Amino acid sequence: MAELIILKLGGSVITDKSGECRVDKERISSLAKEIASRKNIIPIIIHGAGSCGHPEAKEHHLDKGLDTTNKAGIFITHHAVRRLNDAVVNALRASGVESVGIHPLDACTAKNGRLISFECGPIKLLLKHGIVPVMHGDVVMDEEKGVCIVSGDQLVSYLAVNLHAERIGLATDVPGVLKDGNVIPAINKKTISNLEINESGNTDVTGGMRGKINELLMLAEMGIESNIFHVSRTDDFLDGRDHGGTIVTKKTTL
Ligand SMILES: Nc1ncnc2c1ncn2[C@@H]1O[C@H](COP(=O)(O)OP(=O)(O)OP(=O)(O)O)[C@@H](O)[C@H]1O
Ligand SMILES: C=C(C)CCOP(=O)(O)O
Repeated sequence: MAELIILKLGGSVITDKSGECRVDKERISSLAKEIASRKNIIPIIIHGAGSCGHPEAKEHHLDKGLDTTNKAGIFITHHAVRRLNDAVVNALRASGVESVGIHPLDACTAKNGRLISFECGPIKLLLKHGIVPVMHGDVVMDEEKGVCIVSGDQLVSYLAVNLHAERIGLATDVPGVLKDGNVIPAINKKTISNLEINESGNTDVTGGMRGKINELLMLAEMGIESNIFHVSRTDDFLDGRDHGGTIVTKKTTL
């Protein structure tokens, strides 16, 4: 039986996150080929924004909510990440994976930065027909703040619960969660409190590695484990092998 897998492609791996929006087409194409070559998985792809969304969201302070000065930021930020989404969908389709972009701005509502609804009906039907949905961190309308930024990481946890994903993996530009330069093989709510997690070195309005871990720990508390690994180990994750990264878990004996 094919496994339902959520794979998040970090913005740090599909764009050059150090400057203005630059899509890494070569990386995206090679990831698309890896996904295409696996016949035993049903992938749900989520990607981050990297340099195609974070700088725009920061410039228009969308993470702080909507005011009279930043309405244009909604279009500008959404447009940037939507173009990145097109690049991911195009690469998957060029590799033979029929896929389609789903945009949270159109499908979601948030309250105080947290998703309160996501219309999953179309995603379930796409999956049923063997078409891969490709979602992304996005600007989302918010009942309290007017607008907020929902990270791809928040989408990972929301969809993992609502679509009952069997395995969850997040490919990043680091080999896992690091302590003194070494990968920590597993983390839970307790062990993370002793760890120094810094924000991303690049522009990031969703909390970088700290935001990612917080999101995945909430998921772990619901009994759903997830995996953070270097993008070069994506094939290992897809095949269910050791990926050399970090497992985020509820287990207390690590
Ligand atoms: N203890 C830590 N272990 C690993 N990475 C860390 C740690 N502290 C900070 N980081 C930073 O977190 C970054 C990865 O988080 P980031 O949010 O940039 O990844 P991403 O998910 O690929 O990006 P995006 O949010 O754009 O999708 C690394 O590049 C690293 O600089
Ligand atoms: C900045 C935007 C538009 C989305 C952020 O998503 P992330 O890169 O997964 O944190």
